Amino acid sequence: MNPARLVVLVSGAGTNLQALIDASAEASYGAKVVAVGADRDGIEGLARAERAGIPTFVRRVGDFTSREHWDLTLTDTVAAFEPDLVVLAGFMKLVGSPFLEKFAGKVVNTHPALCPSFPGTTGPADALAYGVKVTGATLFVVDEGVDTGPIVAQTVVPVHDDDDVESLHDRIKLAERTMLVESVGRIAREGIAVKERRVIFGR
Ligand SMILES: Nc1nc2c(c(=O)[nH]1)N[C@@H](CN(C=O)c1ccc(C(=O)N[C@@H](CCC(=O)O)C(=O)O)cc1)CN2
Ligand SMILES: NCC(=O)N[C@@H]1O[C@H](COP(=O)([O-])[O-])[C@@H](O)[C@H]1O
Repeated sequence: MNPARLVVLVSGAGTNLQALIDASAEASYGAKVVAVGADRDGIEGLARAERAGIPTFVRRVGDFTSREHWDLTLTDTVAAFEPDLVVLAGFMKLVGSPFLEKFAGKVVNTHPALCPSFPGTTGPADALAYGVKVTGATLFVVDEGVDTGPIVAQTVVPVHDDDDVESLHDRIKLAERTMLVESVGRIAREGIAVKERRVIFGR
């Protein structure tokens, strides 16, 4: 069976992307990264893709006359790579209705907190400020809300007394990478179904 085609969208360092690229070197993983897109230039995530020989593209909101036009263009650009799954891996833009309609049920996002707690762009900082003793990462099927989609997988890490945002996010990212690679591989090999809010592996 052909490997599932992954398009990965990034905005930053791309360590999660790198984990997916590394995993897909094994044919048994069942998925390969066919393109990497970003909402900004000059990021390490794009450089990682280029070093791996993976096609890249950048679509910056500021270059478009409206957010909807950006969303439509992003949708068309991703669609041209015929993805089986779109992975938002540190992608710091909300995707809109055209994108979600085109790739219905085929877009997942990894978030550095235990959803439904601490949605948005500052999950580790918000968890630290709240004083929780455990936090983690969540992989979910993206919907129209912000970090509200049906949950595929979660991983838990402790919060240490001497943590700052960076040390906590670093610990989350280690666990997050493992969760992401395992879960994306399973989605590629087994598929997923969403029943009400519950995500079940298998077609
Ligand atoms: N429709 C959805 N799109 C995305 C989701 C989602 O749940 N539904 N998850 C995000 C990732 N995310 C955090 O998990 C997130 C990213 C960005 C924003 C946001 O408000 N972004 C601003 C711009 C901020 C910037 O450019 O730095 C924006 O989109 O205008 C909130 C949450 C991936 N997309
Ligand atoms: N709201 C989205 C968000 O906070 N995403 C987070 O950004 C980091 C990206 O790291 P990476 O670029 O090294 O993969 C990851 O921890 C991801 O969960």
